Amino acid sequence: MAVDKPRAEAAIREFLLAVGEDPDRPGLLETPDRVARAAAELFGGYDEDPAAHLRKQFHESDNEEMVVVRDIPFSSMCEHHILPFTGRAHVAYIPRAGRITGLSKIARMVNGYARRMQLQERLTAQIADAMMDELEPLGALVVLEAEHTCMTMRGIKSAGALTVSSAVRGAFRSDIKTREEALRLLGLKS
Ligand SMILES: Nc1nc2c(ncn2[C@@H]2O[C@H](COP(=O)(O)OP(=O)(O)OP(=O)(O)O)[C@@H](O)[C@H]2O)c(=O)[nH]1
Ligand SMILES: [Zn+2]
Repeated sequence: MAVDKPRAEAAIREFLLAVGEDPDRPGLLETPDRVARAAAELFGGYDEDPAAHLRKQFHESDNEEMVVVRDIPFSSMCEHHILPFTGRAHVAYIPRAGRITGLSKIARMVNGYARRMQLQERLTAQIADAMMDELEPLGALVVLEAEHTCMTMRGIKSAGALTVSSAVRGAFRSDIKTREEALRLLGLKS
């Protein structure tokens, strides 16, 4: 569902009043409109099926060697505080019979799921599940490293704390050596 812009604008105006601001002062007059437009961008992931990006596939060879895309930048919004968390996603998979997708499609899929109200763990699992469902690979392994502003700017104020989450599917789960190879290629220790 697309963001209801008039409703978002009214809510932001109300929010400005709630925090003791004057929404009619010149500097804030256009803020509800700006925030509503920003929300349409930040929560644009509801308007798409991110997994669909992976449906553009190639069958170039019968290669069943591991593919690793690391350091995909993402920004998402924590559903507990509606504050950003940002970081990098690393995605590894072992294609079945050379069934591969474009590398940019993996990054597009990651960003589609990120542009929603999220939990880091859910985002991690959704990425892994999309890889498994759409490409039917021998395995998929996803690692997300992110800094949550709800933890750094407020509350506990743990500046620099990094949350690392993983989702492990198929051969990466059953075969320790395969998992270790992936973590080595991702530059992460096993
Ligand atoms: N597991 C998980 N927790 C998250 C994520 N984003 C934020 N949180 C946590 O969600 C929790 C919400 O805790 P609550 O006690 O309900 O809320 P709070 O009083 O604002 O908590 P504090 O942050 O401890 O001040 C906090 O511990 C956050 O650090 C996430 O992606 N995954
Ligand atoms: Zn939060």
